[in-house]
Amino acid sequence: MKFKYTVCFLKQGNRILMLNREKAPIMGIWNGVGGKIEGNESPVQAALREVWEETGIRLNHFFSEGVVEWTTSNGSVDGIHVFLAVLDQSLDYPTPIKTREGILDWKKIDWILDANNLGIPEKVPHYLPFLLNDEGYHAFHYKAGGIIYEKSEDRE
Ligand SMILES: Nc1nc2c([nH]c(=O)n2[C@H]2C[C@H](O)[C@@H](COP(=O)(O)OP(=O)(O)OP(=O)(O)O)O2)c(=O)[nH]1
Repeated sequence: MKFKYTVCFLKQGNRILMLNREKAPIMGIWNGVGGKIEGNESPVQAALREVWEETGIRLNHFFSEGVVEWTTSNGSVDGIHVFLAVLDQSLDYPTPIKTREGILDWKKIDWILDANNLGIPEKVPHYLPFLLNDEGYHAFHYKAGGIIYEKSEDRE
């Protein structure tokens, strides 16, 4: 199934480039960069474009990707396309940077995944470890209570 939004995590060593969001949805929260898929774009094309627009970083592929689905309160299924890229250590990208979308800054992976961190989207600590550990495509279904199951489902 194809959903409307992408989220991209750019990793360099033990840190990830995160965006403290200026706008709704999830205003004020630290998330990966991303946005709406436009026109006929594939999720990957949209993700590469959003990374370029929001960070100025040109990527040509992702290390891992996936889809995170959940059932909404009215019973329909919604979801987002998620991506992880590994940046070369030689890339020098000083932060913080204030942009129209919010504040970009490097955050330690341990900080992002800390169980006491209220500043990141609730699903991130559940799916990000899979993207970090395993190359390729992943599919997740998020259930209330906070568990994401990895499904053995092929990309459409
Ligand atoms: N709509 C929505 N977006 C979500 C959820 N969880 C989550 O990480 N996101 C991410 C996906 C996108 O990276 C971002 C929302 O997109 P956005 O506000 O940056 O993009 P937009 O296309 O509406 O705005 P723009 O890029 O055209 O300025 O939040 C969610 O539950 N709903």
